[in-house]
Amino acid sequence: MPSIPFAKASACGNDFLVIDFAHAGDNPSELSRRLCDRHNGVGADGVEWILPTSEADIEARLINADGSEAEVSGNGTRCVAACISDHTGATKIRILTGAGVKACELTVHNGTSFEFKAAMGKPEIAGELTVKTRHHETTGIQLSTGNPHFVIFVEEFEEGWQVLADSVARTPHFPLGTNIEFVKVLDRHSLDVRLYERGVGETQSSGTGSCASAVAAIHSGKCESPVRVATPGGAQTVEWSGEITLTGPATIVCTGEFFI
Ligand SMILES: N[C@@H](CCC[C@H](N)C(=O)O)C(=O)O
Repeated sequence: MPSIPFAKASACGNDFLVIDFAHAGDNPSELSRRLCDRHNGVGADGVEWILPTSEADIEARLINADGSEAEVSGNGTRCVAACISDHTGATKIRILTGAGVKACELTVHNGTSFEFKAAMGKPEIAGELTVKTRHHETTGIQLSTGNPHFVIFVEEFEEGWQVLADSVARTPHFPLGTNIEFVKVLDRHSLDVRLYERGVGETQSSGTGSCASAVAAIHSGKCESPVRVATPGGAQTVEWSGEITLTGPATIVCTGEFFI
C-alpha cells in the first residue's frame, strides 16, 4: 500500500504535519487538504512540507488546511525545528520560510517536548483601518509579521466573534486574505487573544498572530515588551525592539503513515 510518512507536532494546540516534500506529488495543495481533514485524514491546521536548501538548514513550505499556501507560521516553524532537533540533536536550527530565514534556538527539551526562541524578523505596520461589514463597523490595526494580520482590541470576546472575523477577512481590504486576532489587554505585559486564521478558521494558538497582537499592543501604547500572549491552547512570549523574538513550546505528538 503506497503511503506517506509524517510527524505530527503541536505548538499550543496549533497542530502541523511535518512531511518531506519528496512525497508532495503533483498537487500538494489537494494532498494537504486531505491530510489535514479532521474526519477523513490525519487532522491538522496545516502541513509544513520540508525540503533541502542551500540558504538554511532546511526549507519549510506551509500549506494551510484549506489547501492555500501561506508565507510562514510561527508555531509551524517551531514544530519543524522540534522534528529536526529530535532527528539530529541540533540546538540551533535555521529554517527558510516564505518570509525569510527564521533562526530557532532550543531553550528547553524534555523527551518529545521542546521550547524554542525564534527570531521572527521585523513587523510591517500598515496602521489603523476601519472595516465595514453588513452589520458592523470594526476598527483594527493592519500589519504583517511575515503574513497578514488584522488586530482588533476588545473589552470582552463577544459571542459570535468567529462570524465577525470571517466577514471582516472577506472584505476587499484584504485581497490576499488575512488572519484576524481579537485581543484583550490584561495588563502592561499580558494579552488574552482569540484567533481566526486565514485558510483554517478558529485555531487554539498562532505564533505570528501572537507576534502581531503584541506588536499592535506595544505600537499603540497599551503594552511594553516583553508581552505574554495567552490563547486557548497556551501562552507564548513576544519580545519586540526592532526585531521580534517569539518563545514557545512545540511537542511531537506522533509519527505515522498516511495511505494514499
Ligand atoms: N498558525 C500560524 C499561522 C499559519 C499561517 C496562516 N494561516 C496564514 O495563512 O497566514 C502561526 O503560528 O503563525
